[in-house]
Amino acid sequence: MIVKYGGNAMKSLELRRAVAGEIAALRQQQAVVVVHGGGPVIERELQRRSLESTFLEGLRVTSPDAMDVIEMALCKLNKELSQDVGQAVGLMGRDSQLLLGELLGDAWGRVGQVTRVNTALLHSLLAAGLTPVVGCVAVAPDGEALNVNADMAAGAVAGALQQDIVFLTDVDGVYRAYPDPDSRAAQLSRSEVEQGIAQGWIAGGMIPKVRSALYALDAGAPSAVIASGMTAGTLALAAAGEAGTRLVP
Ligand SMILES: Nc1ncnc2c1ncn2[C@@H]1O[C@H](COP(=O)(O)OP(=O)(O)O)[C@@H](O)[C@H]1O
Ligand SMILES: CC(=O)N[C@@H](CCC(=O)OP(=O)(O)O)C(=O)O
Repeated sequence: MIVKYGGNAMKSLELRRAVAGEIAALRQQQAVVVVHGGGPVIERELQRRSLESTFLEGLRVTSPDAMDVIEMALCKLNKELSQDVGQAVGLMGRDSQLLLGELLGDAWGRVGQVTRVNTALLHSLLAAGLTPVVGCVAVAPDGEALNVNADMAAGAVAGALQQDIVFLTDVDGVYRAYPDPDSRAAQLSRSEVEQGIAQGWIAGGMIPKVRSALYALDAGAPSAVIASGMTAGTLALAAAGEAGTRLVP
C-alpha cells in the first residue's frame, strides 16, 4: 500500500512520530511505500529567505531559486521521516531516476508531473525488508529538479505499482460542507468530485488530492482513500476501508 503523508499532518514532532509509528505498525500487515510532502516546512524555509509564493490551481509557482530551497527542505525532511519510520530508506526522484518527470507548463516554472516511476527500485527495497520513503521532487530528462505536488507524486506511485493508496491529511476526509466534520462523505464518485470542484465545496489543497486519487484509480490502483493523519488509529482503519472518504471511479 502507498501512504501519502501530507505536511499538514506533521506540524509537530509528536504528531510526526505518532504517524510514523502507525506506518511502522501497518508494515507488519503489508508492504508500505511512503510518499511525502511538506508544504508548511517549504513555506517556512522560503519565507526565511524572503521568497514569497503564489499558487496556481493549488500548485506552487516555483522559480529556480525557490526550487533550490524546496529541494533542500524536502531532502532534510525526507531523512527525518525515514529515521522516524525505521527500517526505511529515504529517497528523492533523483535517486536512480525514481521519479522521472516533465515540466507542467510555463506558468508554473519548475513545477512538474511524474511521467515514470522506477518501480524496480521500490520492489528491491521492499524485498530487502526496507520501507521506501519518497520525497516529492522529480528529475527532468535534462537532470534538473522538478517540484511535484506530493498528492500527484503519490498518485503516480500508486498507479505505477498498481496498489492501494491512503492520503493522510489534516481532515477526516472530504466534507460536503467544509469545515463541518459531520458532513464527511464516506464515498465519492468521479462525477461528485467534479461537481464538488465546480460548486466550490472541494477547494484548495483538496483539489489535487481528489484528482490524484482518481488518477491513481485510472492507472490501476485498486482503491484510494483520503483520511486523517491527526487521530490515532485512523491509518489502519482507512487501510481497511473503515475511515475517511473512499474515491470510486
Ligand atoms: N470539501 C473539503 N473537505 C475537507 N477539506 C477541504 C475541503 N475543501 C478544501 N479542504 C482543505 O483541504 C485541506 C487539505 O489539503 P492540504 O492542505 O493540501 O493538505 P496536505 O498537506 O495534507 O496535502 C484541508 O485542511 C482543508 O483546508
Ligand atoms: C507543485 C507544488 O505545489 N508542490 C508542493 C510540494 C509539497 C507538497 O505537496 O506538500 P503537501 O503534501 O504538504 O501539500 C509545494 O511546493 O508545496
